[in-house]
Amino acid sequence: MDHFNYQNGHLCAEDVRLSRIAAEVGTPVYVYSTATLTRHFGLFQQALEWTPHLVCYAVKANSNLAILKLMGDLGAGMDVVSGGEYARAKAAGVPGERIVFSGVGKTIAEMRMALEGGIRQFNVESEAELQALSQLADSMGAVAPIAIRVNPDVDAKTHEKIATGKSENKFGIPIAKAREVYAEAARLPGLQVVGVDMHIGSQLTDLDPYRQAYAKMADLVRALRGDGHTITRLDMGGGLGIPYRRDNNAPPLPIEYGQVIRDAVGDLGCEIEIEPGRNIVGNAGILLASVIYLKEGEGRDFLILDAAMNDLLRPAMYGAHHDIVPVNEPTLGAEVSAMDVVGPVCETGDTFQKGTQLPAMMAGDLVAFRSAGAYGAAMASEYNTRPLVPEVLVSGDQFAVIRARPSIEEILARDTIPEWL
Ligand SMILES: Cc1ncc(COP(=O)(O)O)c(C=O)c1O
Ligand SMILES: N[C@@H](CCCC[NH3+])C(=O)O
Repeated sequence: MDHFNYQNGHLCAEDVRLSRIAAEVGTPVYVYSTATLTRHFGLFQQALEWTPHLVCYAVKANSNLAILKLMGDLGAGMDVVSGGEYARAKAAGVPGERIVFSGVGKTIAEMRMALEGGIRQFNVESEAELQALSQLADSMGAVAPIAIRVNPDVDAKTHEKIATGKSENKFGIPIAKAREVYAEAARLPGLQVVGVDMHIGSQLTDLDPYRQAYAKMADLVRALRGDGHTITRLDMGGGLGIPYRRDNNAPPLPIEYGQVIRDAVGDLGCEIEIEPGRNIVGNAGILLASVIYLKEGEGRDFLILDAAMNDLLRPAMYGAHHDIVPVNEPTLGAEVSAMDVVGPVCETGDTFQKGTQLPAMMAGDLVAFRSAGAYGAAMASEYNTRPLVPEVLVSGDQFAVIRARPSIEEILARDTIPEWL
């Protein structure tokens, strides 16, 4: 359930008409619902009610400071993967003790930043990183709390570009090597082993891969304890999928996912961390766009929008589907026709959908891309020197611009022409 519904023929975000936001902020623009974000975070809290836990929102899914502040105020921790994301989490008021640092390529500067600013744990992904972190922490007279990300070699049954838990993926250390690497970690100065971490992929629509991975994790925890390690925390990763099509079978719910965790590791007495991103913010956001032109092609019609692949990359990058709906509610029985929905960018890949059934549209009409809150604005760029798409947060009948659209002058001012040119 989300909070983007038609009211009296107008598509609204909570109680704000999207047409009002378009008129005041312009399009394209991302619009998020506070109520949906709050509700989704609550579902994960509820799913882990049975255990001490921390829901660490995956900042990469949507890293706007206002969203992070909202999450942090609700009690969320944060999963960050760069110094930039770490700085965002801190700027949003989230204390270091609630921030976990993931990622295969943390630099010394990034690790230093986290050690200085406070960190709950580093999820270490290689032996080389283990050595580097140990050396750094030791030289700072600090102790870095760590979990090691273990790659369980499980097929997450998702898009190949976002599956992370197979042995051929770059993530984590092979589970067969885990005991050896934990032994090494225990010998190194500057580190304190606190837990085990896994993340097997994104947009998982089946709980079985989780079951398989977490069963391996439980066995590993028992073996590590047998080896003398103190394991008090388990980071189960993120990845629970969302429905991208309204007519589709919905993926499992957070509560069912929580039960899978409980069944697998509930008896180990560990504090549980999870890192959901998409499931919290995906269906809490839409991308609002305007029709620029209608164009008759050979055997097909094109609906040309002012949103493009640089604003919402997922269709071009993963062949992903986002429902596209008119902001003016079509009248019952209105005639529809097939259109290819495209953006203005100079690439054929700048196609959002082919043969979409839409009612008659005119230049200036508004459409909304549903389920666009996650990996939408976060992956946007200024390709074709199109200003970075702005973001708006709605709460009840009020809304605020949480990232303004840069002016062309601001964009140009970021470049410098060397004096010798
Ligand atoms: C380490 C880590 N944690 C959490 C996430 C969040 O994933 P999702 O947005 O699918 O929940 C990701 C991205 O897949 C990730 O790489
Ligand atoms: N960017 C991807 C998800 C990547 C998850 C990264 N951990 C998507 O839009 O589906």
